[in-house]
Amino acid sequence: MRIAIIGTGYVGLVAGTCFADSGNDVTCVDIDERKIRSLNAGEVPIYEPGLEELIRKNARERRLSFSTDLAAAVGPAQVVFIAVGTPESESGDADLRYVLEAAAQIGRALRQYTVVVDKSTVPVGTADKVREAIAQVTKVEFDVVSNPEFLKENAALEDFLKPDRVVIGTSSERARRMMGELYAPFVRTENPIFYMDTRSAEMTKYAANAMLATRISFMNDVAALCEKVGADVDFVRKGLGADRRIGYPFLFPGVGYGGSCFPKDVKALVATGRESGLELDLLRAVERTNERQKKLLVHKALKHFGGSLAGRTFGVWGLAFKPKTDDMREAPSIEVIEGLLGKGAQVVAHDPVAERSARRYFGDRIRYASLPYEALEGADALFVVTEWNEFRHPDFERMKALMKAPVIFDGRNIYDPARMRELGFTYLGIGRS
Ligand SMILES: NC(=O)C1=CN([C@@H]2O[C@H](COP(=O)(O)OP(=O)(O)OC[C@H]3O[C@@H](n4cnc5c(N)ncnc54)[C@H](O)[C@@H]3O)[C@@H](O)[C@H]2O)C=CC1
Ligand SMILES: O=C(O)[C@H]1O[C@H](OP(=O)(O)OP(=O)(O)OC[C@H]2O[C@@H](n3ccc(=O)[nH]c3=O)[C@H](O)[C@@H]2O)[C@H](O)[C@@H](O)[C@@H]1O
Repeated sequence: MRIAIIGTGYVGLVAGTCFADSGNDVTCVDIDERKIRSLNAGEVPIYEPGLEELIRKNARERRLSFSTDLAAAVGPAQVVFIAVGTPESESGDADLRYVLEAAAQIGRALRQYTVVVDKSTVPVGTADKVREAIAQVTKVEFDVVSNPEFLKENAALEDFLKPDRVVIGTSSERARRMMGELYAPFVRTENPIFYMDTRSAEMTKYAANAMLATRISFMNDVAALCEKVGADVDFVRKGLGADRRIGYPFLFPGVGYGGSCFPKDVKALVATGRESGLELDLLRAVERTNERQKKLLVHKALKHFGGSLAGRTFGVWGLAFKPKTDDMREAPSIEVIEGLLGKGAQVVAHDPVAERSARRYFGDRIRYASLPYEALEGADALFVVTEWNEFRHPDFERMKALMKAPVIFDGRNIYDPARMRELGFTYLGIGRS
């Protein structure tokens, strides 16, 4: 099939590459000329394991190209995906500006029957707005489909190529057939494509993210209580997850959830509720817990250092919002580092890949260490903020020798408290005493 993808960010680039890899002819479009120029030069603007190789392979075999010319890409396409950003607006709901602009541009470029697919995360009812925006500017026949995306950054290819499920919202039999054909190479189990109406598809996406965020905040609340009553949340997590009705995924307490989606999508769902006259109290509490959690490490540090951090130097391991990505959007490290700087401390941070993105947030207000141990020289304490694998088994003796004091604030519970104490560290994790 001939496909155009509008918006070449995390989702558009991954979807476009995976569709090309299953034999389709794909053009990824973006308004950001620099991004398209660098993709055409073989450089991938984001860090996502395995993506660069797959892009190169499909570009070399001429199934995948990149362009700023939306009309030229949309004209001959049978399926056009909208994968532009839907950031948070000032009132907390999703800003649909980019989606509706893209829809109008697509409408003007249509040449024959086309399936226009909304892949961006959008509030219930947006498919109708997209349909209107297109219908206003064209007489060509088209259908609008809602096809939310569930991939996770750092496992994006795996998630896209082997999805737990594909959700397709449409009332058109013709569009349903084409979408089924397009996704057939990625679905191997019995029922992984769920066909439904557009509103239910749009809602499914928000409900999924809100449920996952709820699990995390729930565990962060359990962790806070564990600390108060002298339990260890890591034992509790294991005991909970073994119940098949609960399951293990997304039960890790930590420094709060970040990233480009959970924070904005929980807010957007609360806003949708409010617009419909419904206060979603549970989700508001999920957000409140997350805000508290992002501040937790700095509170622990203040308590440990007797109320003042002024003049102290801290090492930070991990800047990205999660491991194996360079994405800093809503990363908990921002709140932790701003909190430390705000209290007059100095910060030396190391992240295996996110330094360049982090510079956009912190500039020269912190120092960047190119190796983990460099962040520890003369440090009053280490903050573990992102659980990169390379931080799991460091040389603890070397760390002690480098640090001014052997103190670790472990925001991801990657170390064993008893062993850390044996090794002579003061260890402060999340939800364990
Ligand atoms: N990042 C993720 O892991 C996931 C994101 N989503 C959703 O997918 C959507 C896209 O997210 P990301 O890929 O992270 O966004 P992104 O910000 O990385 O990329 C969006 C791209 O769209 C481009 N764009 C905006 N207007 C355009 C137009 N009119 N024509 C062409 N290009 C245009 C921007 O220049 C940008 O490069 C959002 O709604 C997000 O909530 C869904 C699942 C996973
Ligand atoms: O809509 C989206 O954009 C995507 O949002 C999340 O994916 P992502 O944000 O890439 O990353 P996650 O692995 O979900 O992690 C999000 C945040 O939660 C935190 N987290 C995750 C799991 C956990 O147990 N505990 C925890 O604190 C992570 O550290 C991270 O800060 C969802 O997992 C995807 O299914 C969804 O498609």
